[in-house]
Amino acid sequence: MSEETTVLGRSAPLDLRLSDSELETTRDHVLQFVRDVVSDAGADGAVLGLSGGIDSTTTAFLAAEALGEENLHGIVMPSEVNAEENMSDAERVAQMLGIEYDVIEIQPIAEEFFDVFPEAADDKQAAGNVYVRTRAVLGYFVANYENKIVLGTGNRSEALLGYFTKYGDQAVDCNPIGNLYKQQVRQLAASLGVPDDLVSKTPSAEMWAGQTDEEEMGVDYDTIDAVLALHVDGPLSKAATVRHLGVDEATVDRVVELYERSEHKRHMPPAPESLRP
Ligand SMILES: Nc1ncnc2c1ncn2[C@@H]1O[C@H](COP(=O)(O)OP(=O)(O)OC[C@H]2O[C@@H]([n+]3cccc(C(=O)O)c3)[C@H](O)[C@@H]2O)[C@@H](O)[C@H]1O
Ligand SMILES: Nc1ncnc2c1ncn2[C@@H]1O[C@H](COP(=O)(O)OP(=O)(O)OP(=O)(O)O)[C@@H](O)[C@H]1O
Ligand SMILES: [Mg+2]
Repeated sequence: MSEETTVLGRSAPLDLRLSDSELETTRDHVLQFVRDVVSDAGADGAVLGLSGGIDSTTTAFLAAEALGEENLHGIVMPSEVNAEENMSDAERVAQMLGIEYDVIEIQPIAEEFFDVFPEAADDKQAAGNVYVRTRAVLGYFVANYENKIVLGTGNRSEALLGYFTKYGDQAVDCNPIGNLYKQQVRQLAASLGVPDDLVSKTPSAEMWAGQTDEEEMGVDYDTIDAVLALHVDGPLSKAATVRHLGVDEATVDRVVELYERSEHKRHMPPAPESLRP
C-alpha cells in the first residue's frame, strides 16, 4: 500500500518535492515577498538569527539574494546549550553570503532570568524558552536601531504543529519560508547551493543540549509533512491517510494532537467580544 520514496537521500513516505519550474516560481515568489515586506515597511533591510540550521540558512540565502548582502544583518546568539559546531556553521553561512554579522553571547542574559526566578531554572522547557525569547528581544533591538525588519525562519510544518516558542522565534515580521513543508525547505536549500552537510543536518531547536525536534515530537519530519499534506491541509480522512502512508493510527493522532493543541499560537491573543453597551 505505502510507497517509499527517496527524497534527498532520505526515505520519505510521500514525495512533496516541487518540480524544477515550481521550485523556480517558488523561489522568485519568496524573493519578491521579502522585497515587498521590506519596502512596504520603509525599512533599510532585514535582520535574522543564524543558528546553523537549515531554516535560518535557507532564509538567509533567499534574503541575501532578495535584498543584497549589504542589507542583511545576521546575529549568532550562542548559549551554553548550543553545540559549538552549530554556532560555527552559523558563522560559516554569514561568511559565505558576505553579510554583516555579530556574535552575541546570551548565556549571561539568560542567567539573569534564572537568578531572579530560580524555581524555573531547571525546567528545561521553561528555561529553553528563555533563550528563545532573549534572542527575539535582541533581534528587535537591532532592527529598531537599524530601521530593519526581523525575518522569521518558520516553515509550514512548524507553524501547523505549533513547534515554536510563542513570542519567541515566532515573534517576527514575516516568514519567507512559512508556506513550505520541511521537506521542501531542504529541497529549496539544495537548489540554492546550501552545502550538503547543512541540508541534511538533524533539525534541533537547541533549547537544551542534545535536543532534536523529531525525538521531542515523537514523529519524523517526512512523516509529519506527509500527514499534514494529506490530512491536516488535505482532504484525506484519518483512515485513508493511515492506508496511504502505511503508518499507524497513533502517528496520525499525534500529528493532529500537536496541530489542535497549538491553535492558540496561530492567532492574535483573544479578547471578549465587545458588548457595545
Ligand atoms: N489553549 C491556550 N490558549 C492560550 N494560551 C495558551 C494555551 N495553551 C498554552 N498557552 C500559553 O502558551 C504557553 C506555552 O507555549 P510556549 O511558551 O510556546 O511553550 P511550549 O509550547 O511549551 O514550548 C515551545 C515548544 O516549541 C518548540 N520550539 C521552540 C522554539 C524553537 C523551536 C525550533 O524548532 O527551533 C521549537 C520547543 O521545543 C517546545 O516543544 C503557556 O505557558 C501559556 O502561556
Ligand atoms: N543560537 C542561535 N543564534 C541565533 N539564532 C538562533 C539560534 N537558535 C535559534 N535561532 C533562530 O531561531 C530560529 C528557529 O530555530 P529552528 O531550530 O526552528 O531553525 P533552524 O535552526 O534554522 O533549522 P532546524 O529547525 O533545522 O534546526 C532559527 O532559524 C534562528 O533564526
Ligand atoms: Mg535549529
